[in-house]
Amino acid sequence: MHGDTLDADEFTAELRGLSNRYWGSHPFHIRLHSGELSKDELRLWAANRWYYQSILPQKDAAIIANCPDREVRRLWVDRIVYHDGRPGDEGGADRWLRLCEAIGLDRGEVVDLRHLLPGVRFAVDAYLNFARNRPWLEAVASGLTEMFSGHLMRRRVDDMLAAYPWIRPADLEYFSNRIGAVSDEGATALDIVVRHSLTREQQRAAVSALSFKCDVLWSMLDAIAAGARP
Ligand SMILES: O=C(O)c1cc(C(=O)O)c2c(n1)C(=O)C(=O)c1cc(C(=O)O)[nH]c1-2
Repeated sequence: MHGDTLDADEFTAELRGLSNRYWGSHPFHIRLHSGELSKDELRLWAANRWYYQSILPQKDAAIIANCPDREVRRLWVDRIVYHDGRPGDEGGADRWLRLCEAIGLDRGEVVDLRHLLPGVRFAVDAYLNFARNRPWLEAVASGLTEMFSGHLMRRRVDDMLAAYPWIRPADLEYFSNRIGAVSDEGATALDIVVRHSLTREQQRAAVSALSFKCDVLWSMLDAIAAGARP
């Protein structure tokens, strides 16, 4: 390390310092967790979040396409398979659609995006375009919100089961299956970002990538909150 470059602990602390900008504290998530959402609001949330879920494999494929490092590509490719699944093995995307069905949506109306709000489309497209157009290391750093999400998802499963008695544990399998995976992925991504950010400039770029991603997620919920009718 040279000049004003932070050491691994300092850099990690700077990244983790963005946790207060994470969507866990967004008012819409607070309402979701406390059981205040109507069925229509829950449906709008699930149908719009589908768009986020659906672009993740393309986002991860863009990272792989832009990354010359074989080691990183080997670590990254599992994410695509996780969401898309493979023959005989349901993926995260299908688990999300099962959640949509459990709360009263048809698969067709979710997949054809008829409920997609313009603000959510803009935010999610911005995330995908970021991964396509920025250096691969910044795109990896933008995914570090996963560091903050394990705790939130664990709470989400408990809170939703307590707050919405008509939702069964099997309906929330997307989250229960994801909790372990997301924590592992967050740790892997953090390790890659710390090891490959060798200059202060790269470290700053990683922090702003993560900040950008916090804005993406926050904007999604802003749009959903504005579009929802109690
Ligand atoms: O439920 C959540 O709060 C939450 C948050 C995030 C996140 O922080 O980006 C992801 C997920 N879930 C998730 O399920 C997921 O697969 C995922 C992938 C990514 C990413 O940026 O690559 N974030 C997230």
